Amino acid sequence: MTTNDTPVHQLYLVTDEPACLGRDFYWVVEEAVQGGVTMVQLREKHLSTRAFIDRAKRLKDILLPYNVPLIINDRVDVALAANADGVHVGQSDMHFDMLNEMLPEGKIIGLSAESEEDVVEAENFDISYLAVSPLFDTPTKTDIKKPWEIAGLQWVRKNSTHTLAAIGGINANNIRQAATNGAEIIAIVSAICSAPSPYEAAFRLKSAMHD
Ligand SMILES: Cc1ncc(COP(=O)(O)OP(=O)(O)O)c(N)n1
Ligand SMILES: Cc1ncsc1CCOP(=O)(O)O
Ligand SMILES: [Mg+2]
Repeated sequence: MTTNDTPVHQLYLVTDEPACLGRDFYWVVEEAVQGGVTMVQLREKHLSTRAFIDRAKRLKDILLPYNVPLIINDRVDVALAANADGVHVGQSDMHFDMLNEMLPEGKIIGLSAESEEDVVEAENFDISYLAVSPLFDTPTKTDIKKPWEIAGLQWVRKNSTHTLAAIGGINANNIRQAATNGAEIIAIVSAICSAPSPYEAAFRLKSAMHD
């Protein structure tokens, strides 16, 4: 909280190499961090395990001087091997209880909620954040249930005690709406990775989020 009790929102970059449009992956992430990204998730669906670990370690080295945590999507083994700061899991990934047993104390655990039942169940889990997923329809991820939309985010805010992240279809035009309706963390892929300048995009998104 700031001194006037305005919540400080986190800008969370979720990576997607194809969305970087052929530009150097590490350059895109570092530009975004310099522009204002405060958390990074490495989301790799097609890399071999070894390449995933190598990428996680290199990213961890880049993020360390900025004090920006690295979260690994789906894979606790990769997170442990790279000494990442946490893991994000969805409803078809490793169950929270097992993940919690495998991760050392103090690591970040993020969980996606795709339905009201997921939100209610997540009250039993000591997670770092609950992701309202997806907030809006998005071409970046198509294996989804129904988007929550703003009314759904408001419902989750009323029914969850967790810190909330919102992800899916968020850009500079709607980020403020997500931030003022209950999401403390705003997670973004394409509006940063595919922007002509990831630095400018992150900077504008951060400003728009706090306006
Ligand atoms: C911050 C954040 N929220 C939601 C997701 C989606 O996770 P999941 O449902 O497991 O889908 P995949 O990302 O694994 O395709 C996320 N990755 N990050
Ligand atoms: C990984 C993920 N999980 C839910 S929606 C999504 C993709 C979000 O991508 P974008 O920010 O480009 O809409
Ligand atoms: Mg997953």
